[in-house]
Amino acid sequence: MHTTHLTTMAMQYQAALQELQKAAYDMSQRRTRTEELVRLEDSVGRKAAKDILSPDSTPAFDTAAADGFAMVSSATINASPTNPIYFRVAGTIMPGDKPPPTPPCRGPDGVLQCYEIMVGARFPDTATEHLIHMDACAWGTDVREVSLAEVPKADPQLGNRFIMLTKPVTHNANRRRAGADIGKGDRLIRAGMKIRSSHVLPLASVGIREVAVEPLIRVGVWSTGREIVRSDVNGTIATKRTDTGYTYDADGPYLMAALKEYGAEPHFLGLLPSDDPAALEKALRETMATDKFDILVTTGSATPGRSGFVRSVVEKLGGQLHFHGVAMRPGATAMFASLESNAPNNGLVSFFGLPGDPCAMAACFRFLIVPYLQFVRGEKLDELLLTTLELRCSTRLESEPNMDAGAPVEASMGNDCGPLCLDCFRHGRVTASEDGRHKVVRMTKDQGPGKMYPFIDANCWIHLPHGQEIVQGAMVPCLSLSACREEKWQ
Ligand SMILES: Nc1nc2c(c(=O)[nH]1)N[C@H]1C(S)=C(S)[C@@H](COP(=O)(O)OP(=O)(O)OC[C@H]3O[C@@H](n4cnc5c(N)ncnc54)[C@H](O)[C@@H]3O)O[C@H]1N2
Ligand code: MOO
Repeated sequence: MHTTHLTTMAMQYQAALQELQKAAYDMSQRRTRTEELVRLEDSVGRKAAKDILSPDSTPAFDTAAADGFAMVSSATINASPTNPIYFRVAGTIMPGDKPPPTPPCRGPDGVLQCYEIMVGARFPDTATEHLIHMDACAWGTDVREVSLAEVPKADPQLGNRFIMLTKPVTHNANRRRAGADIGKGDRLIRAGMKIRSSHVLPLASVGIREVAVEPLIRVGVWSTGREIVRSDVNGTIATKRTDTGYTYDADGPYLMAALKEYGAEPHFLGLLPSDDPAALEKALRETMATDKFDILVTTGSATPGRSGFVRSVVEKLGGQLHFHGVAMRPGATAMFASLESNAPNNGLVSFFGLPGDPCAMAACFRFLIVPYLQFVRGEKLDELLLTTLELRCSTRLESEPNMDAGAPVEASMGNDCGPLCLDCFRHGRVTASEDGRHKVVRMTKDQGPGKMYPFIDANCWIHLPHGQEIVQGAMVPCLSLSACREEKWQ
């Protein structure tokens, strides 16, 4: 087992990112799951695995765009209050009704004929050569129902419902043409496009119920630590340690939430004791055989020596170690390896051994796992917001008066060599400058690998790249704490 102090063998953060990128490439080359069918309503936020073409056209046939009367518009050209035009109403067409037999535009008595029609109902079919077809729909409010007596030469045997029009109806008025909205074969979604709820409407309108999306990256997570407790975990590899336990599992729930927020499919696999390498070995072997995960993550037991056995178990299982120890703080003990799956598809499984300290674990998530997910998915890395650093504490919460607000802060968290040789990650609050012209960031108070309050107070991680002196007014890159776009800088 390794006992070297990690900072002496640690890999620089940028180099660790390159290792992640290489491993992500290998993994994406070996991925055999290329698509997954999901219900249309569950596809929001997922990426289309291939182009989605419309299987149908919409509207499927000509329909009315208003409640009114389908008629031959050319017959109304001269309609006016002094020259009213009369129509017999041959029937009513409701949405879903079969089209009526094509009616002649005049009855045997010479009276013009129309159909009452409701919005969305099918227009009477286009007439054959000797019949002029009903092309337009007059608004119901533009006509007046009249009695038989008012209609010249009307034969009561042929029907007794009539309307009168006193202004012309334009050609094709209020008529939705078949296929005018979406045509059969039209490309609705390009492969790789993220499906949004607004896409669901047109997709559903052409009868699509399921879509092929890119499979999510499946991540299995174990929390290790004999002191870690949670009340909601059972199962073969989960151990509930109420006797010696006293620390609530914060890492497991955080990773479940954050992985989901960043578009992965997380599964909590249980608690593992921190003093039993055999338990991790068994859990890893069993899990690898299932072929259910692309990434496996442990939290805790990451430090070489002491109870830090994670690395030795991974190596025992033939894992290829990419790094263990990154020149970053927090997160210095992070480990990353690849394991060959012995499951039928023989893929690669990536393994992250993260430190147990919640803040360190969260920094590893944001600065190692999120980039890795993005590399595997072929996405751009998150854009950094370059912000002016103010070396004063931010207030705890905007509404709460805070004695320390405005007090100077240290960039370093303590017993390390500081930002000159390490990439440091600190909690901060990005706000608009007083003149509103640019963004400024202040560090939150009380930071430390085991401190949780900054996760409530802060809206960003400040990345202090190694070699950069931390001075008032320095331009520092910031990354949002959360993937929720609307919450990014609040
Ligand atoms: N000899 C050395 N000691 C340490 C080194 C080193 O390089 N050499 N590195 C330090 C650094 S940096 C960190 S960070 C920690 C990481 O330690 P471990 O990953 O081995 O973590 P644990 O001992 O398992 O836990 C540390 C701390 O976090 C709490 N914890 C663990 N899991 C959870 C959880 N799921 N939810 C909430 N809290 C959790 C745990 O109770 C401990 O308090 O090592 C330094 N030491
Ligand atoms: O680097 Mo540790 O991960 O100090 O917090």
